[in-house]
Amino acid sequence: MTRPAPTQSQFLHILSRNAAETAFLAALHPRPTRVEPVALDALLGRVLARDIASPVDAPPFDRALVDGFAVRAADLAQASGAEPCHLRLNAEVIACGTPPALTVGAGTATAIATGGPMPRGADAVVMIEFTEPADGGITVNRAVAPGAFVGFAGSDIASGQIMLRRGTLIGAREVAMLAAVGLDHAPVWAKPRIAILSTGDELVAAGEPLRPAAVYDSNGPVIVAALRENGCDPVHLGIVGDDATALQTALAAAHAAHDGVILSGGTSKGTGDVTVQAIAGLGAPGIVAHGVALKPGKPLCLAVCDGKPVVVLPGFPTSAIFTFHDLVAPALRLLAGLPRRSAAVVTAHLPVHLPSDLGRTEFAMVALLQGADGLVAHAVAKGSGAVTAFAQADGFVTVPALADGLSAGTQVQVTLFGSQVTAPSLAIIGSHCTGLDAVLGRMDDAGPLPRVLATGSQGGLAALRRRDCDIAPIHLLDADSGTYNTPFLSAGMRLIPGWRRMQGIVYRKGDARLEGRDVDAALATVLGDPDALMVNRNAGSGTRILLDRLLQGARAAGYWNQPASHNAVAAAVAQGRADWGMAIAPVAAALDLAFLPVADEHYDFAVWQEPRDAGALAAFEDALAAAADDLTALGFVPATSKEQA
Ligand SMILES: Nc1nc2c(c(=O)[nH]1)N[C@H]1C(S)=C(S)[C@@H](COP(=O)(O)OP(=O)(O)OC[C@H]3O[C@@H](n4cnc5c(N)ncnc54)[C@H](O)[C@@H]3O)O[C@H]1N2
Ligand code: MOO
Repeated sequence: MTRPAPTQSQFLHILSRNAAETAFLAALHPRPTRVEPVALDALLGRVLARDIASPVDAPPFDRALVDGFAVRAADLAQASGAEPCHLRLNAEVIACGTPPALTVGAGTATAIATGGPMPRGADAVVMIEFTEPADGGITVNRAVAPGAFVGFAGSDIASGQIMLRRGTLIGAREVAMLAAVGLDHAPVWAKPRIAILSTGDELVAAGEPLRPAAVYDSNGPVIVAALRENGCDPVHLGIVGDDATALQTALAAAHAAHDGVILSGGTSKGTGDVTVQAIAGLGAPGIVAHGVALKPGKPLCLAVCDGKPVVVLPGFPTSAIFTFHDLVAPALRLLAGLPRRSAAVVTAHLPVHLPSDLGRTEFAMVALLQGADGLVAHAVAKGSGAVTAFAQADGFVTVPALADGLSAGTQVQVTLFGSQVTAPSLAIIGSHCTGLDAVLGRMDDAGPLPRVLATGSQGGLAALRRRDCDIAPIHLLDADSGTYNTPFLSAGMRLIPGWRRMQGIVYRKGDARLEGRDVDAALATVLGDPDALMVNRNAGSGTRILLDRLLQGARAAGYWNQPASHNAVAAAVAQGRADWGMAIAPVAAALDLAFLPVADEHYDFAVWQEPRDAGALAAFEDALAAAADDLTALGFVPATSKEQA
């Protein structure tokens, strides 16, 4: 495999977001070019490439708009309830689809159905309700105006009239209009065919087994879907390794056969970053921006080669999708002939300080919850490498390049990902546990809409105190009293008992240093062996408090490795990055680790005694009770109120 030497020559010129966009659009001149006829059934979401004139009148003939009688209005000028007029009936009944045969002469009427073609001579329709049968004819007890209840030919759309304009996005209503004038096809802009390539030796396609040190390719599928959302026809070409020759070949072929190419990964400064070099030689003007003062998204690379966009999105999933939506999708929409996407914006306030890097326009993803004084925007800060932040957020806050953060309480504008806010009716903020998923799984689909934000126990309690949430799941050990959770409640709060989770020392099965010993003996052994590496937990977590009590001040090897979840501890031990740590039993079991029980951790739910929505809270408590067996099956011990008391 050929790898170029590491280079420091990349993105020396970081452009501002706007300068990068301007340069890209100036080089690309994005506008749609190819027109294709598309059948009515497949037109939804397409964009008209030409004005559409109606080939016929709609309706095609003058027709009755009510059931009744076609008449000459002048005959009924004097008609009233006191002095009804008598009309003779012509010998035909005009149903829908029946061309009339007889003329309506003076003093006569013809029975007609709604939608029936108006007969010659008649200029109005009188509703059947205002008539009575009489002497082989009818009496009419009110006057009608000329033209009453007649839909004239072409009154909806006249033949030759432009009924849909070029650039119209076709929805169901436009389909109805085309069908009403008999058009079974319409000329629309051909969708730009955009090739997608994911680069990186570490990537594995979804559905395949994961190799050690590999990750699943999420950028490829998300860009495919996002392209489709933006009027393009994505062609997913899969994964290419970090091999310069292979990448060059794949990129050249993709560029030649499609209207544009989107790659992801390999645009930053690593030794494997060969993507950018591969763009050289694809055609002028080439790269117009590499390095944009955006967070996430700094390494974005925008190029135009031979009139086609070639974009390298950053490898980190959040960065990739954000830069796609911010700088790439708008250009592609112009290429597809689509209108600009108008984003809905709402005002919310920040519950806590929102940190930000000075010098880069920063997009902070937020989840919206209903707080005591309006919407609250909680940052969903997971870093650019996260895939889930996007799905958990409702929108984003833009922090200007010249701000180094926004303080708690600041009113911010949130640009929504969707068209409206769906603020949940049951907000749960705090520590996350798989048992909580089991409880929420038992909630009635027709009941309150729950939303969980995992901030840890302390963050949850703080949110509950601010009344930004309804429930705070917590597991906090009070080191002095040795009790869980209760000592941390504020006045006016109560605890809904949740469950207990056995915490213990986890290690790989068969590790002779720990196997067959009790907790004290196992600890003594690992503390005496500098090669026995531990994995610790983050400060402030209940598990860390427990570990520090056990270690009694000892600094075991590995002490400063401090991830923030049980899963990360178990993964470190299972993968051999550490030899022991502390986690809950279900997580240890999932990775087939040995487990030395240490203590029962209490996972409970802090709530206000006077909740803002008692019904929603009751629904949660019902679900909690209903989930008892599910919790037991997961390895938790559901608490009963009696045990807790
Ligand atoms: N010394 C520096 N290092 C980095 C810088 C920098 O300025 N100096 N920039 C950082 C920033 S910001 C970002 S964003 C990332 C982006 O790097 P690349 O675009 O070169 O991406 P890779 O190195 O190939 O991968 C980064 C990361 O993303 C994962 N990845 C890649 N492709 C996919 C995919 N299709 N699906 C899911 N995940 C993917 C990859 O495994 C890596 O974990 O660089 C920083 N570094
Ligand atoms: O700029 Mo990178 O895209 O923040 O992670």
